[in-house]
Amino acid sequence: MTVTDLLPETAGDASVMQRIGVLVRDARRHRGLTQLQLAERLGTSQSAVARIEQGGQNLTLELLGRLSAALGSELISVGPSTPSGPTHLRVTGGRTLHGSVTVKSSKNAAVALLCAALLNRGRTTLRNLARIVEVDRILDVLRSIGVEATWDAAGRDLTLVVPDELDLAGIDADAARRTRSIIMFLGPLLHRYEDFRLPYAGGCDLGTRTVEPHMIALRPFGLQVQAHGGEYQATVRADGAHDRTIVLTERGDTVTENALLAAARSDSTTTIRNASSNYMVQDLCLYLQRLGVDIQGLGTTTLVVRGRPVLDADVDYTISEDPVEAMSLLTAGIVTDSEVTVCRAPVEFLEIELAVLAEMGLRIERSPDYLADNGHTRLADLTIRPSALAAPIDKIHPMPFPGLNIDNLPFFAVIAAHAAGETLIHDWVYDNRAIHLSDLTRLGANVRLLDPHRVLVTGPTRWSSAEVVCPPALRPAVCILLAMLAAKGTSVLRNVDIIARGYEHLYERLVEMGADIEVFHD
Ligand SMILES: CC(=O)N[C@H]1[C@@H](OP(=O)(O)OP(=O)(O)OC[C@H]2O[C@@H](n3ccc(=O)[nH]c3=O)[C@H](O)[C@@H]2O)O[C@H](CO)[C@@H](O)[C@@H]1O
Ligand SMILES: C=C(OP(=O)(O)O)C(=O)O
Repeated sequence: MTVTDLLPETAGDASVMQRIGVLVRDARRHRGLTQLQLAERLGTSQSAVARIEQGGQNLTLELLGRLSAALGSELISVGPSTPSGPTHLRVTGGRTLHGSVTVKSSKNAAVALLCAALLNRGRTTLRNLARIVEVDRILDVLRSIGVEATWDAAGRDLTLVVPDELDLAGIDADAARRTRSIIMFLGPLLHRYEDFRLPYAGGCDLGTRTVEPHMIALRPFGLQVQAHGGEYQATVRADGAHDRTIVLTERGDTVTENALLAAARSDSTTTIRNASSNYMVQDLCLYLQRLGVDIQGLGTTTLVVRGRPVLDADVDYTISEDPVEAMSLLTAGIVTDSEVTVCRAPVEFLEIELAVLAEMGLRIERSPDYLADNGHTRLADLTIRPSALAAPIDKIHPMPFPGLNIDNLPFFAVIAAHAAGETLIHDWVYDNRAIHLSDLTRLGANVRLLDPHRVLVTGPTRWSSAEVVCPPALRPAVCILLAMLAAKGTSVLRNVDIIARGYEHLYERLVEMGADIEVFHD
């Protein structure tokens, strides 16, 4: 059957082929594939792909199916309307995974660097940027205020050019309210305007996350903020250049980043104490250094920043790999008892996680360390093998870097359910995140919520399939998906759109490793 059979009213219309060709080209670029790479996936030639994209190739339903699978996107739908509404997954679990998977660059550094680009009068090119919804939201906001943001032909590298005047009145408030990272506009903007307004920060439902630490960090730069009518109303009364010491009351990641962003254009020395030294902060420091900002203390909890009032440099920067994505992919292998290799894992930011897993009995082979493209972060390829896991003796809890990453903690609940014995998981950080982990009980896990911050997990689990509505939080949502990979039979995970906020093509990459995941819409 050809595509024209599917669209009888347009039978014989060459423009249908052309429209599908454009769809294919856009989906290919969105996936960051060249025509040759797509051709290899399809088992055809580059010239055939070129013909398809130009609308000059007769398309069979079989070829459309293969194109959709290779591009990870549904190109056409048979039926009255194209898919809309929430996305769901049908997961047939109990299959082992195999092969290797490469970790992508981090969401959290991406959002910090997108905000940091506002400081630069020159061109900023962020290479190999993760194609995730969180990036799109910040990009929508940046574009709405006049920033020029252009993807390269392969859709991997993003170039940003900031105009002399921003159109803050035109801000895309809807996109801004869906991300917490909008708060990191405060640091760069306080050097540009004496009075400005920003929509409230949003994000996942993880309980109370106030912005007070940001106010404490930015007040020494003369910033005052009133929250009113869904907006932050900011006023800046600079009191001249003088050295400052800022003591952060919380060692938070984005608050450290905001202080760095404010300090970067200050014509004086700023000392930030109790700074986070986490991965996204390090990526931000490395970018700012390339912009000409003098930062001492990278990787420590005291950062000394000698700023420059004008930052004007053409900078290319490649963000390092995401430790949380690496942990997610390791967890997929662990709970399915698979032998898989996770390539380019940022082991520098996974040392405690790997040590805990080794204590639990996981067999891990680690390549020699090598450097990420940012020239700084230590990476390694990690091969894990099916192992009999036992619960750790002590509780598992997060700590600021170099402790176990709070965003990696939820994955330990799935791993603990897979291990023999009782594991206490203590999330002292978030009010609401551990609560979502009790959804694992739907799949047969013994997860007892002792209080909003502590869960007691007793394994091993005989995972069973179920239908679950995705929790409204990114990491717990992925945890449920990973548990479904372990559960024999077919599970359904409903409303998974939140996962795209932080993961690029997660399902497709798991499918390439042997998972059986089908995306569907109502
Ligand atoms: C875009 C980005 O980079 N997001 C990360 C960043 O968010 P972000 O920096 O926004 O994190 P928050 O400032 O909201 O802190 C998260 C929670 O931890 C608490 N807290 C934090 C530090 C501290 O020393 N004491 C303390 O109690 C806060 O009160 C809050 O409840 O850091 C979080 C905590 O690592 C991560 O989960 C997020 O993925
Ligand atoms: C909590 C997270 O991120 P954000 O700060 O973007 O909500 C996360 O990445 O798990």
